[in-house]
Amino acid sequence: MTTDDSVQVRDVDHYFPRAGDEPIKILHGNNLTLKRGEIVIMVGRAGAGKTTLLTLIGALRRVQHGKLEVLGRELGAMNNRQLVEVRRRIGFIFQRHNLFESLTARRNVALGQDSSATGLAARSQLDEILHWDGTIRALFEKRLADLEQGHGPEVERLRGKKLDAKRAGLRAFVADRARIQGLLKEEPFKNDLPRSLLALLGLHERCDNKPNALSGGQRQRVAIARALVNRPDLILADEPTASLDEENGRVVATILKEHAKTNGCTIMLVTHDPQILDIADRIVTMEAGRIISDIDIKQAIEICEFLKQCNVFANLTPEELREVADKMIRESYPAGARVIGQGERGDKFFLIKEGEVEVFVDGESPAHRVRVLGKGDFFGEMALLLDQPRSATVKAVGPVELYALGKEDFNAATEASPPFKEQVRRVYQSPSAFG
Ligand SMILES: Nc1ncnc2c1ncn2[C@@H]1O[C@H](COP(=O)(O)OP(=O)(O)OP(=O)(O)O)[C@@H](O)[C@H]1O
Repeated sequence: MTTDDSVQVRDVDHYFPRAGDEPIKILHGNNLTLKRGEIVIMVGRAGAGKTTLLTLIGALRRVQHGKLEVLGRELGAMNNRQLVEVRRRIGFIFQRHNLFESLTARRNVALGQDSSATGLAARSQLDEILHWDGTIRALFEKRLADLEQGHGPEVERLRGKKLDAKRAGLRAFVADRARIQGLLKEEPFKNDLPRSLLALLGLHERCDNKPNALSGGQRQRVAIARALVNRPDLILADEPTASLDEENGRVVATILKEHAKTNGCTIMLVTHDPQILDIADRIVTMEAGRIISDIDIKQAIEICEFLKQCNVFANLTPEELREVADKMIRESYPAGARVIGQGERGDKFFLIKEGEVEVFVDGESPAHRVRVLGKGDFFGEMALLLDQPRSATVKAVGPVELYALGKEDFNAATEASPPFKEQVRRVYQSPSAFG
């Protein structure tokens, strides 16, 4: 675990007891690292094990097998008091909100407040809240301007009456946010962190209500305010936008993203809400108790951009491109290293992320160098496609970062898209193809 890591899950299994039977294994050898400030979204079918993994990371369950380090502490070796200390640094937003029914919304939020927080820290957090509010307003004003001017993705999605209703709804929402901004700037709100957080989440009129007088979505927002009030280092959220309408879902997504950015807070959330996916740095998929994919979004977008420029991939739909990108794995080579050797069996296709490689045919002296490839270029497809030995040797000029796609995944992509295969064959005829 480096100082940049907030969470490290190593070979974690988990069992649940069964009456009169052997315990049942729910999690199987999971590995995951969350870096500081990262937003990781976990998706997967019901019963895949997402909540179990989340509660293990949150020190709400005992680690049975494997190793779990959270915020620099190894959970397996801790006593209950130490586990409580770790939990204090975590903000939890869980589906069963765990609010105290006898306390008002404001008091529920205040409970999450660290009593050692100084007035100065609280004031700087109030400034942060004003900053988040500015970000939220800018986002909604832009959406409204797009709708009024008749462009943007929402206009394409909605037609006629639906579009008119959306415009009217959004106008009212933006006007309400202006009111919230006014409240946030008032003195009473300035000195009261829980109240300000609730106002930011659109609950300014609900601060003094007890949970039983709140809707599911309002209770959810109280739980979110409570998770944020102590400026946690890690937030664990299970369906944080599940009972919220689209607008409030976006407010919550924006606040979480801003919190990660301003405080370096790591956020791991389980969601089925597609509109929240765009705040993720990574998307982790679980299936039957196992993490089956872990995708770095920035990297996937970069790979798609590269793939689009390769002739051989030009025919794939964005969805097919994304599927290919998701399967590519990063590899690093030092200066002078041989990436592939002429005559060897081909097992991978490569895209160059950073650096340059030299291509040699029938020898490795300068006289045999036929080409230098750089960022965004690709090689290695011919041997895979034709099931023949490598036709060239490729060596790193300086340190090189590559994205590699295994033979099976490459073949699956070519099988799935006949025109793509055709193109590969055509490119194969051209002198620019190597490997
Ligand atoms: N306390 C428990 N005792 C026994 N089995 C449990 C317990 N909690 C969860 N399970 C089982 O473990 C499996 C994983 O459950 P988990 O809640 O982690 O899944 P999930 O991916 O979060 O699902 P969902 O999306 O429905 O919340 C399920 O088969 C569930 O029935």
